[in-house]
Amino acid sequence: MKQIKVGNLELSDGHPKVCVPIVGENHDEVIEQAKKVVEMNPDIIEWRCDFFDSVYIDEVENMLIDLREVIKDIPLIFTFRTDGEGGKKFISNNSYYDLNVQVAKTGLAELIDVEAYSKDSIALDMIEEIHKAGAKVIGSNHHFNETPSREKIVETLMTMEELGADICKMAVMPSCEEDVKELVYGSIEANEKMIAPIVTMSMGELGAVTRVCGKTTGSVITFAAGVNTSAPGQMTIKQVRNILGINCDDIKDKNIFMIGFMGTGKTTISNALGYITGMPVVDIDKYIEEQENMSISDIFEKNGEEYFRKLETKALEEMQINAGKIVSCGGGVVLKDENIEIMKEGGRTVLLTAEPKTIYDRICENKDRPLLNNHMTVEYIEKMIADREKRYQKAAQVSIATDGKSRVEICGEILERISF
Ligand SMILES: O=C1C[C@@](O)(C(=O)O)C[C@@H](O)[C@@H]1O
Ligand SMILES: [Mg+2]
Repeated sequence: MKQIKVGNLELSDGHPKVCVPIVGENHDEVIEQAKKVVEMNPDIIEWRCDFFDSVYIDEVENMLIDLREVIKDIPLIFTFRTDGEGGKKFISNNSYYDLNVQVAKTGLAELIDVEAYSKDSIALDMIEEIHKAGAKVIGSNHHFNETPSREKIVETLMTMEELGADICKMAVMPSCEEDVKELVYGSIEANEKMIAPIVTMSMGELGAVTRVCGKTTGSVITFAAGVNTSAPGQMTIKQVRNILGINCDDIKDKNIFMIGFMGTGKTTISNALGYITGMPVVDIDKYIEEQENMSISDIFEKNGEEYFRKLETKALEEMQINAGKIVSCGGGVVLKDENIEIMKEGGRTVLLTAEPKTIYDRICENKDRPLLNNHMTVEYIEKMIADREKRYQKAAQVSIATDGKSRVEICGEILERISF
């Protein structure tokens, strides 16, 4: 990855930088927000000019002069997000071009955000003019309604680089966990193929983990909320820095076994932890399904629970080869002492818990839960948890209640408590 310097800030040094947006609608609001944002001590500030009440270059320039006085030497991104990409205002192509080039010429913004991702656009010329004026370009592309395929993500980022963007950014909206994965793996692939640094994020609460996994994906900037958010899923600068500040290197020597009753979030949290730490993730149920070439439901039906439990123990043992994985376990893994021993000896065990009602809400839609299909009530879940409670406690080295917490919060708690 190419080293890029903006102002005094070295990007792409392995530590994602935190950028906070200013979204004031008039001069006073912009200044007021800028003062508060400076106190948050961000690495970079973005001024979202599409929120501002004027697009005339004189007024924009005057705003920039006053803004610069407040933010001093903190690097600034100038962004006019067009309505077609989730921004606040329509702007003609010509005005968009002029505005970005004129702002670059003022020398008041180190970085100009340019929606540049297709070769026949005016982008090529605009980027050249901005460079001539001495500013750097963030190529950017936003999908507020969908997540394009991994291939498309890689292709788009690479096109930006070809157009001459210094940093290539893409924000997408997930509708399921697979979408988040597409963004994460698309980013990793793009980062391997490109020289220009990338900035990527999957928006909304579902994608929030992608705002703190830059060490894995290579994303060099993460956007955190300022006085207001500028996109869904942004966390506070404190939340983002807390997670980014955790040194994950010390926990990569052993497996992390994620245990807990079904519906406590083992799969989701395991994936999220994998994105943050870069550790590979294995879902024991899926692993067994692949080995047996049969679904868990079918294994239960054809061979019974006892047979399945044996497969589970064997799978746990196999996890010890090349340890350093996050292993998401089936809900019943704690039923055998042998399993508990394998997990505790060879790794760290993390128990996720949730109130029966929370679990009910999370899994009531799901039909592939063999033990619950005919007993889908809160009371039944409560009883099952009570039956297994002692087993879980016996296996758990760390126990985390997940009710009412975001995925990122849960991951943060785990990472803080797991270094033992
Ligand atoms: O492009 C981006 C990223 C963003 O959309 C986000 O999701 O954090 C926020 C915008 O302000 C910024 O211009
Ligand atoms: Mg699961």
